[in-house]
Amino acid sequence: MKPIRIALTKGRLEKDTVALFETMGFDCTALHNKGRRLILPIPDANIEVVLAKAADVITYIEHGVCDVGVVGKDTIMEYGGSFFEVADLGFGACRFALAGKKGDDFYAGYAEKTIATKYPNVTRQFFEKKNMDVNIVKIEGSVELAPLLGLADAIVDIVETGSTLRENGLEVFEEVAPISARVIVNTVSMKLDQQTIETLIGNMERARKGEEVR
Ligand SMILES: Nc1ncnc2c1ncn2[C@@H]1O[C@H](COP(=O)(O)OP(=O)(O)OP(=O)(O)O)[C@@H](O)[C@H]1O
Ligand SMILES: O=P(O)(O)OC[C@H]1O[C@H](OP(=O)(O)OP(=O)(O)O)[C@H](O)[C@@H]1O
Repeated sequence: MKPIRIALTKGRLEKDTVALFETMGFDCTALHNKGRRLILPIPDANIEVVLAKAADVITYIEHGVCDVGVVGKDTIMEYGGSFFEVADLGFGACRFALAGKKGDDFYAGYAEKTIATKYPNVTRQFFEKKNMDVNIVKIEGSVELAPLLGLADAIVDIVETGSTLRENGLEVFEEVAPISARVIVNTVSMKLDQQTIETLIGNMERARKGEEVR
């Protein structure tokens, strides 16, 4: 039987996902000793784990070259796509927030505001719901710099502990959306390998809750 391919977001979500697999009794030796290898087997479970950047996880699932993906809700909200979102794993918890310089009244005045973000689609949708026209500037990292340098009135970014905002004299103006790691599944794989995939996801959810896996 061909292995089930799981695309796993490398970086922050990787450790928690591997820990979850170990709770499920999977042998994650290859994932611990990966070196520069990008496709790693979990032999006893007939699974291959593909390590990829967050947005690429969605691309691989949409194109059907991977069956199951673990990706943040932030990436799903920004890139969208055609796949099933089947489970919330709870870890990788953080949130999208609108933030800016401490004490600023963001909604004061009528001038169009400039918002810096790594997530232009999330930002556009957030302000569209408010019927507010904003100028969005795409930034690739350390988005918090933009209001400090005078490039933007505010940012839409991920806030986890709040330290980055606090240590740079910024504060949350408004919550945008909660974020956590989600399991996504290719629509064709879900039909062809329904039983295997449903068992796998059921076991991931049970392991997450500390229940016995089947
Ligand atoms: N403090 C945080 N900052 C960013 N992402 C976080 C944070 N806490 C949890 N996450 C979750 O972890 C996922 C992966 O984050 P990671 O930092 O590994 O990648 P990234 O910052 O999106 O990409 P890269 O650093 O490769 O450009 C995010 O998509 C999000 O769902
Ligand atoms: O609330 P905190 O716990 O401080 O976490 C939030 C910070 O973490 C993320 O940045 P990351 O470390 O991914 O770096 P980047 O800005 O270069 O993407 C995010 O973009 C914030 O800057």
